[in-house]
Amino acid sequence: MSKEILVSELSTKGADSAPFGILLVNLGSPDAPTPAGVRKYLAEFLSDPRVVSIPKWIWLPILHGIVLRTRPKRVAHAYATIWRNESPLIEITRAQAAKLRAAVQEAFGEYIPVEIGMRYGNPSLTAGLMALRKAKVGRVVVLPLYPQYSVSTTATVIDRIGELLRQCWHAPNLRYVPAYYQHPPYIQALADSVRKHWQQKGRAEHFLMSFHGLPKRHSRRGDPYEAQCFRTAELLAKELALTSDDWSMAFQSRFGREEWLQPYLEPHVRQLAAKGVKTVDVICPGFSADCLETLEEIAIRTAEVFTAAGGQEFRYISALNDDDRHIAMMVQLIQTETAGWRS
Ligand SMILES: C=CC1=C(C)c2cc3[nH]c(cc4nc(cc5[nH]c(cc1n2)c(C)c5CCC(=O)O)C(CCC(=O)O)=C4C)c(C)c3C=C
Ligand SMILES: [Fe+2]
Ligand SMILES: [Fe+2]
Repeated sequence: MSKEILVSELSTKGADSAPFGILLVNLGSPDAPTPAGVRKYLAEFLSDPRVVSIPKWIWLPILHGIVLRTRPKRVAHAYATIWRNESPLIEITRAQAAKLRAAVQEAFGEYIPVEIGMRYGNPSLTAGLMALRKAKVGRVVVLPLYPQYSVSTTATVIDRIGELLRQCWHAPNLRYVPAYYQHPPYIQALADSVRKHWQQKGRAEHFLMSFHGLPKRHSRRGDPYEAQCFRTAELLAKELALTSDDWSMAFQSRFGREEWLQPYLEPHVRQLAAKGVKTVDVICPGFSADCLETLEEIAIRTAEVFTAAGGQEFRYISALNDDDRHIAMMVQLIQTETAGWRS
């Protein structure tokens, strides 16, 4: 599906039959849990200067000469341990879209098209926008499913959509739902899922919140992600009435050699075990859908780190995925963002 088709069709056939369409966006996954599938995905993802922000003439030889020769085999193996019919991230995003379709129809009293688009890989942002074009919407509300804003996630979605529409003679009217890291329904949905977990399994000795990391350099340059993660963590701890001894937060998934946001997850978990903590409940509030980074890195690998260091139970609390409260929160964000579009 070429960019040109998207551009010309969106330009000329924007007649409104629905008031607007919704594009749910997430990061994306490889098409297959194989070294070739992962190599293709990582080549696209890691060539994005919003993700790896060192000069291209330094980075591209490292990416093609080392990273894409060594990493795909190991990462394909990790994906294979969690793969379903497709990547969990894609499967869950489809489920979120299906439930959101029903929920917005109920909330707005009419059919509103909902499509998904992944920043890297498939189904692509182009495919999502094309599907909305077919539904003949001239207005699109984009919901990047990242609770905390980061240049390497939210901003690159905006970049890419701008790039796709650059040659449009009559671009659709676009709105972007802003980061919702402190939105009360988001915090309450997280708190509810924790309470449900406690009801079913009892309460662990320690409550840990793990967020995806970022180079510290990005934070120093002004990326608000770190501050927004801390705010989410504080609000969730407050909502759960935890004292400062009951909980902690850490950053996972460090990539490359430069300094990333701290505390790093693995040493943090070893320290907890060394202090005598035997049971931990862990949640990843920065992930709106379960994915490699939660199902494999947290629930499998970090759990092994904890038990190898003397801990007994490391219990992962699922992402909000297609939970009803999560979908209701999305409807509310969309209602706020599209207020002026509805008469
Ligand atoms: C939730 C927010 C995310 C931020 C912030 C983020 C920053 C970031 N990520 C990398 C490098 C990699 N991330 C990878 C996987 C991955 N990352 C996120 C989310 C954020 N990334 C998700 C949801 C996923 C999982 C995708 C899936 O298919 O399930 C990977 C790929 C896996 C691997 O090779 O380890 C890389 C690489 C950087 C460099 C970065 C900030 C600059
Ligand atoms: Fe990542
Ligand atoms: Fe990772």
